[in-house]
Amino acid sequence: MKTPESNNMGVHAAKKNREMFAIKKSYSIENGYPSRRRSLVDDARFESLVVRQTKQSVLEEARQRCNDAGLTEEEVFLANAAAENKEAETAVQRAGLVLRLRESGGSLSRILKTVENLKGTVVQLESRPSKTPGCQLDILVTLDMARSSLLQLLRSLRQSGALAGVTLLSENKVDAKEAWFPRHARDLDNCNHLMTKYEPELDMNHPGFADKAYRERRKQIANIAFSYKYGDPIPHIDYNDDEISTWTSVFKTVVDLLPKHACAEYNRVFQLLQDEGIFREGAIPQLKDMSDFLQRHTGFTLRPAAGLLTARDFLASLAFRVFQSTQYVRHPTSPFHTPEPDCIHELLGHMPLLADPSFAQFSQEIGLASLGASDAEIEKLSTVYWFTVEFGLCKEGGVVKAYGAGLLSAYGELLHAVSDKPERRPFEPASTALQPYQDQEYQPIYYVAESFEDAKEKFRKWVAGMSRPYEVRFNPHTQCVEVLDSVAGLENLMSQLHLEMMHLQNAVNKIKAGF
Ligand SMILES: C[C@H](O)[C@H](O)[C@H]1CNc2nc(N)[nH]c(=O)c2N1
Ligand SMILES: N[C@@H](Cc1ccc(O)cc1)C(=O)O
Ligand SMILES: [Fe+2]
Repeated sequence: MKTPESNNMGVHAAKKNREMFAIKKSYSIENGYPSRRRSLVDDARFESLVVRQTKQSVLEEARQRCNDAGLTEEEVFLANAAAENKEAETAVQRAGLVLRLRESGGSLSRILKTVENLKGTVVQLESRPSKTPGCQLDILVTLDMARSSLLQLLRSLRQSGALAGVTLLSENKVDAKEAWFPRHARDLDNCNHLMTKYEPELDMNHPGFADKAYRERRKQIANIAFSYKYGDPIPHIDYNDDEISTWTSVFKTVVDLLPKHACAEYNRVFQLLQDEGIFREGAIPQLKDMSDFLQRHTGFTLRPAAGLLTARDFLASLAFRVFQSTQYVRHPTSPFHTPEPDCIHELLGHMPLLADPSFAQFSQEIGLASLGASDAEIEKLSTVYWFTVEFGLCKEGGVVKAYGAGLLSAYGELLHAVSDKPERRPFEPASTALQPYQDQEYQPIYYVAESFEDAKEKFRKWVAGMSRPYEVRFNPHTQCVEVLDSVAGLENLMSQLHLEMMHLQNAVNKIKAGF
C-alpha cells in the first residue's frame, strides 16, 4: 500500500521543503500584520501572502549564495539539501531530468558518458520527438546520483551547446510548489503558527495590555506550548488564585444558562464532565485530564497551543482528531469576553462537543477538507467553521439552541443569539461560506443547522466540489492521513470495509437469532 511511510523519499522532501520555507513562530508579529479589523478570512489571506514572500526570499538568498540567478526552485531545493553536511552532499538521490536536444546525433551518448563519469546510474530513459522549435528530441532520464555530482551535471549540461534546455523534475513526484500538509500527527509540530496581533503585548484593547505581571504570566504559559513536541506529556499548569476565580465566575454563569439554551449533546457531555469532577468550581481543568476524557469518547486529543493559530494550521490538526488548545487564562478584569482564545473558551466552549461522536466527526471532516486546499478554499472553510463550530445554532424540537463554542463560553452573546434581535438563516455550506463576518461585536447573522447529521451531510456534498484532485482519509491505526490515489491503497481500504460489513452482518444475524 502506498502510505506516506513507504513513500519516504517524497515525504522527506516535502518536509524539508516546509522547514526550508518555515516562518519562526508567527505570521503577524514578524511581518507587520496590517489589518485593523479582525477577520479570520483576512488572517488567512495574510498568511498566504507571507508564505509566498518568505519562499521568494529563501529562493533569492540561495540563488545569490550559489551565484546563479537562473536556479529553479527544484535546483535550490537540491543545492540546499546538499549543503546540509558532508553526508548529505554525497548521499545518492533519484532525480528526473528532461533534456531538449537540438540534434539527435552524438549528443545523447556524450551526455550518458558524463553521467557515467560522475558515477551516476541511469534507471530509465525515454525519448520522443520534440515539440520545441529548433529541437529534435526530448529525453526523459531518471538517474541515481550523489547530490553534489547531480549539481555538477546540471551545470555542465547547461553549458553544452547541444542542449536547448535542461529541467530537473521534482524528487519522486513531490512538487515543491504543491502545498505541504501534515501526513502524520507528529507533523503537527510544524503546524503552530500564530496570528499574534490580539496578544496583550500588541493589542491596545486587550484587557491585559497595561498589566505587566499578566503579560509575563501569559508568555510563560505560551512558551510551554512553543516547546511542546508530539508525544510529550501535556504539561501541568499550576493556576493561581486570580486565574481560578476567573474560571469559577465564567463557569457559574454557563451552568445557569445551559439547561435552557445549550443543545442536548452539549448538556449530556457537560453532565459527564461534572460527574467525573473535571468540570467544577474552584479548579481549572488540566488539559491532560480533558485530553484523556476526549480520547475515551471520540479519540480526540489535545495539544497545547501558544495563542490564536492560523486557520490552515488549526484546521489541519482537526484532520487528525487533534485540537490545539491554549492553556493561559483571560484577564481577570474581563471574565466574560476576551479578544483572543484562552483556555476557558476552549474548555467550556469547545471540549464538551468534541466528546460527541457526531460532532467530532463533523470537526474532522472540516479538517480533512482543509488538507491541500487552495488559499481561497481555506477562507471558505474557516468561514464555515466560524458559523458552525464557533457560532452555530441548531434546532431541537422546534426550539433554537446553541452549539457554537463562542456562544457557550461568552454568555452575553449567547443571550443575544437566542433573542429576537439577530437574523437567523438555515445552514447551507455554499452560501454560509461566502458570508463576511467580524469578531468585534456580537454577530448580526447566525446559521441554524437542522442537526449535526444534517450539517455533516450538507458539508460533505459541498466539499466534494472542491478543487483537490484526490481524496484523503485518516487511518486511526497509524495516525496517518492517506492520499487515496492508488489502486493498491483503495484495495486495502475496500478489504477493511468488507471485513467491517461482515462483522455488521454477523451482529445483525445474532440479534435476530436471539428473538
Ligand atoms: C479555523 C478558524 O479560523 C478558527 O476560528 C480557529 C483559528 N485559530 C484558533 N486557535 C486557537 N488556539 N483556538 C481556536 O479555537 C482557533 N480557532
Ligand atoms: N471571544 C471569546 C474568545 C475568542 C476570541 C477569538 C476567537 O477567534 C475565538 C474565541 C470569549 O470571550 O470567550
Ligand atoms: Fe474557538
